[in-house]
Amino acid sequence: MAGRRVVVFPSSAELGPVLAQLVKSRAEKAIISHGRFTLGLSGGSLVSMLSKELPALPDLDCSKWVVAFCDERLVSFDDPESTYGLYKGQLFSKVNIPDSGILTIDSSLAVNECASLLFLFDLLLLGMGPDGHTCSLFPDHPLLEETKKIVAPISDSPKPPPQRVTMTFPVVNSAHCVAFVSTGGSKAPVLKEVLEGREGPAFPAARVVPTNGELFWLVDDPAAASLTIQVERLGSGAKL
Ligand SMILES: O=C1O[C@H](COP(=O)(O)O)[C@@H](O)[C@H](O)[C@H]1O
Repeated sequence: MAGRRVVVFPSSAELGPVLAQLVKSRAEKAIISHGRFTLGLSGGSLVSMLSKELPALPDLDCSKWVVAFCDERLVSFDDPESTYGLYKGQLFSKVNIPDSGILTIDSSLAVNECASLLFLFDLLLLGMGPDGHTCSLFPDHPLLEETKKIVAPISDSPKPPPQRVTMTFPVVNSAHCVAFVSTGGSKAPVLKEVLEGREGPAFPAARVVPTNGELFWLVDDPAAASLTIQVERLGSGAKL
């Protein structure tokens, strides 16, 4: 791994603009290096944060972006639980990502048939649930040991909806850059155990260790409240 950075912001209001700058800077770097930017998006609270901050950036050109989903709930795109549906309504209508650059699941397929393309991602944006899950990789689930599939079906997600598809650790840990975004006091106990270790099996989020890539944990003060490790403290004008 290229080193872990745990960066704490006073609140998610300061974190959001720095996250958007991270996305923009990694996009520019990737496009100079290999002509396109491959971005993996998570759902949950990231949707509203990115939808507010990315369109506010001046001169954001997304014409060479290819976007896929780190996990997706197997519901129709107009269901309020659909991560793609939420991004479509809140973000994709405001930025110039070509339609051909947005890779969605085919939600009419059965969960076992849902597949995706193999990507070496420039940037994956991940969330973490209060139970330590990330993508749709949940504690104690057999999918944590998946090594052959890039994207796997899950039919018994402990968090509804039960049917989802998710990237697996091999693809997550091959990314050039992974950024977790975790905000709010409900994440504080699990964040401490993920970043500082715990007795018993590591939480799924703690198993995200990119082999040759960067790892960021972008958190706000309430989420960081229990941490004792050294962290960086930044405000909204910072660059990562
Ligand atoms: O179910 C999901 O939850 C996680 C965490 O969401 P958050 O609202 O606690 O940030 C999310 O990263 C994942 O994409 C989603 O399917």
